[in-house]
Amino acid sequence: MHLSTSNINRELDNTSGVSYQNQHRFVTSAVSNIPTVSPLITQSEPSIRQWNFSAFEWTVTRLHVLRNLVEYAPSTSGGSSSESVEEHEHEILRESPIIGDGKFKLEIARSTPDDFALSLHTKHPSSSTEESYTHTLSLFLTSLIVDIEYDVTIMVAIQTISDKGIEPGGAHLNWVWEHWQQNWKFCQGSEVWECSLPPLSTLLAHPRINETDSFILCVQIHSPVGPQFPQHPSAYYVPKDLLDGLEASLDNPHTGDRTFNNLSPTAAPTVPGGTILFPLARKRVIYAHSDILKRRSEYFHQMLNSSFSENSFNHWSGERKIHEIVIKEADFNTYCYANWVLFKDEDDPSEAVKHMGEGWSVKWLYDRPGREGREWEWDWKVFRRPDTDDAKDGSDSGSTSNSLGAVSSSAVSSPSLVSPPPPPSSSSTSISASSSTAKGTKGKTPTPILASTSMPSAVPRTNRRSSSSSTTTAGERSVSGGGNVPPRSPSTSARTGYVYPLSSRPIVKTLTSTQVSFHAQPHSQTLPLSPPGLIIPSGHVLQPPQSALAPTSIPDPHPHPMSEAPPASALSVWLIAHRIKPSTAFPFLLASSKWDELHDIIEDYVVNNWEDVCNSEEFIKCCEEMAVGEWKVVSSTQKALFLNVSGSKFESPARHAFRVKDGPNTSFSKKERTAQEIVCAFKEVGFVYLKEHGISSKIIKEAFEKNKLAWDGTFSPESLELIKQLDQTFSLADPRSNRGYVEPGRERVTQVSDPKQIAALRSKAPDSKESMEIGRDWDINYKNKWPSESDVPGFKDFMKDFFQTCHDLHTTVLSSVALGLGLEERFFDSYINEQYHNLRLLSYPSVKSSILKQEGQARAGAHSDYGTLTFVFQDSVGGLEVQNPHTKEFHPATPIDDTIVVNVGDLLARWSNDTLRSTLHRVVAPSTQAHNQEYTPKRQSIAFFCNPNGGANIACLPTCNPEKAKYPPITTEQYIVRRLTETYS
Ligand SMILES: O=C(O)CCC(=O)C(=O)O
Ligand SMILES: [Fe+2]
Repeated sequence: MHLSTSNINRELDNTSGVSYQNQHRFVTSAVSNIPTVSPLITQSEPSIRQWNFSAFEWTVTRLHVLRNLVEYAPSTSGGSSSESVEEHEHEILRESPIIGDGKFKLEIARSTPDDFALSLHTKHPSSSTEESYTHTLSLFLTSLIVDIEYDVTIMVAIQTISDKGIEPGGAHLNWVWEHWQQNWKFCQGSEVWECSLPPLSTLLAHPRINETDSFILCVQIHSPVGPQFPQHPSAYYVPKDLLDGLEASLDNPHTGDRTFNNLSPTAAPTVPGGTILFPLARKRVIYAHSDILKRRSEYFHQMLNSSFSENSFNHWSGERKIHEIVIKEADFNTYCYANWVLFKDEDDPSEAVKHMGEGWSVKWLYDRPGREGREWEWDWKVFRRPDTDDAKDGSDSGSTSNSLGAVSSSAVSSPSLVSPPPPPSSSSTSISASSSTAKGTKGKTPTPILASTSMPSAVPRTNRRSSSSSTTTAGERSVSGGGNVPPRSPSTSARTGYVYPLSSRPIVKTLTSTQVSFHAQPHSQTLPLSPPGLIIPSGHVLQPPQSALAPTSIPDPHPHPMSEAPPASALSVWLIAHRIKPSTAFPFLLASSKWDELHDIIEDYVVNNWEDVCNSEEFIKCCEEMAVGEWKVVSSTQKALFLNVSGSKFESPARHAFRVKDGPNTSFSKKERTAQEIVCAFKEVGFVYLKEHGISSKIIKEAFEKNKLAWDGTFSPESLELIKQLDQTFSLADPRSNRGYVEPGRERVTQVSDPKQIAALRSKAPDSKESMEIGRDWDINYKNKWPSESDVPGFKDFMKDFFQTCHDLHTTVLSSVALGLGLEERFFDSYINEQYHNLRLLSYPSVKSSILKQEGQARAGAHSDYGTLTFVFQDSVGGLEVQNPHTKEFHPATPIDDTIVVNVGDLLARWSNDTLRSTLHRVVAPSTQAHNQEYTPKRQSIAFFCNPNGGANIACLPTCNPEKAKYPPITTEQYIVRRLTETYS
């Protein structure tokens, strides 16, 4: 054995003292080499350093077996650094413990050793060639917290097991090898640290290791603490106090240099009983900072650097200038300035969006000629529609505040809802002084918000996302990037067909601070930026409202900074939605999942612009965030999208959870569209989630309850016997029966067709599941065997009904497929009316996770199904995975409430000349399962395998290039019997 201390290479570093630069060494000494004190330390430097320290010991046994596996197993891919061995043959290669308070994952794998390890390499006595030694083990330490940079020193050592067994504390007396890594920084892009271990043959030359056939692997992670070793925050980590500081600058009259004069909307108030009356808004001033605005928004960047900038105006020397920006629509500042979009549960989007596109405007909160007094301009108002007479001519037709609304005066005057606020108190003058002038503001106390008590209180949910943090307090991520959405040409809504006014263009005027509150501004300074020709539904060209530019006559009575912003209404989200572009569409889609109507519109946009959306950076970011569970509220569509795009290498992913039961009034175009989408998904992925499929959740729930009865001991032994008897019949005699009970280990789904290979697979890694197979109950040749009625009342009737229900759905989905393939809608009907299907109740018993992790083991091995379509109803456990045909990677088909997973089977693929894809899938331990979870929980699923009629001739479909048919015609029965025989024989 080569033992040495001579190759310790100490490199002196002036700042941190001794460091061992990635050197391996063998030591026999008892000296600890933790470099706590530098020999170059000076008087001025602190003499004490602190380290956090976590240590981990891993006893590796069966070393000879491991050595043989690692060093003598053949190379599989000449020279790659990490090559697979039969991992299941040694536990150390399978396990990956989490250490250091969950911060690190430790793994050991076979690798090609680096030069140093090779130089330590000694020949195995029984080996004659060098090649047999070219592999060793490497240890991999992966940081699980890469969003924080983490400086560490790592030590890996190998220790013998002493006579007394494992000594407490990892005493280094018995270390036979150690390796130090100084100053390693775990961060994004550098998450894994690797270290080659000495060749196992070399270690086995150590008498004690050889004798005990084991050693202890010691891993220590040292992280410095204290000022000498700051844990540098990464770009992704912003200290909370910094964020708080930034937040405090929002609407701060002492520092802001811009005011936004905008609408502050509220949710439409409701009367008891929930009827929504009308939406309200009031004028608000919000102080902002041009520096932030410019950086947050390309639009403001251009605007504030342009000729409208402050430099073009005179101002009182020495006085801070405050420039006013009038925003015509609600909540713009909220998202633009701070990147906050707030949602609240009770928001009713359908109400909030009712008036969208109808010109809601801040102009209605401004100058109203003839109004007595001006104080009311700060009060809550009812929005009005611009197409009322009053709106058109701009005259004032009412005498109370409700004249601004389009709602009936009786509703508006409901005193409990909109009692006119008291006029501003004299203290508002002091407010205006404090909010408008930078000088002399100290000691002024803001006045409480006027009229706030008359408002229904909207309790905000606090799921606000700060501009630099990606999570929200409620765990939901709200829309990001909104502030970077520059105004753009209005787009036509596919749904409504009209053009929305460009909502984000502010009207700008610039005034001095004193002018903000007290003095009229010359209108000549106003710069309407709305582009010409914007059409509102009534057909009016939207002009910048002159009234919106009117000066403020009564000082702003609201306190600043304003209190916590109320949740954004659905209106503001709606507004955002109409500014969507490919780069922002996906987060909007995620954020809007609670509001069906809004969500549908964004979804349309995403689907129609899919290529651009999925190539955007924000989309990739969202996928990553979804993968780590940052988006808590995720709709089925998003999950489907995620399923289909995660890995993002599907050529062009399927995009929808589809509605197939659109009802009798469904227009042809909608049906067509669904058909196109389904066929598109079947071509690309072969799998879709089906929602709104028409099978009620009650029925599905009951199916699962009944399924459970078959496996939880409810069936009497007699009933089970009946079912098993049948199984024997068909197993031995006739696979066409395909009915009965299939015990664990009986089936081995696979793509392999050689019976010998299947048998070998079955004995080595059988599917760990059991199932009960049910066919059409009226078949004259093959009989379902049911449990006795007294044993499980209603079981048989329910399953028969369920069978019929699934058959009906098959007909519906195939009619959609027919349309999508350019066939007559009812093309398949006569091929599928005999219900030659198979209903499979599946149970996957709880199993030791380590078994499922073994090579080739699965709850159901990778396979494709045989028929036309399969409907898979899953419980919530998960584990179904779908293979990306291009990358061969498997992606989880995560259970989604109220959806059915539908996949194309081989016969439909064959029928369509492989236009539709029959994709490999499998059932394994759920991807969400914790690493160290000892048992994988039991799982239930129900699969309905749809087939064409037994005698149907499956020959290339007329629209699928029959002149280039890849397969000869075959009947369903011939094909399925062949496959079943392979699977069970
Ligand atoms: O249990 C599942 O989720 C799928 C089962 C399956 O693919 C099959 O039985 O063919
Ligand atoms: Fe399957």
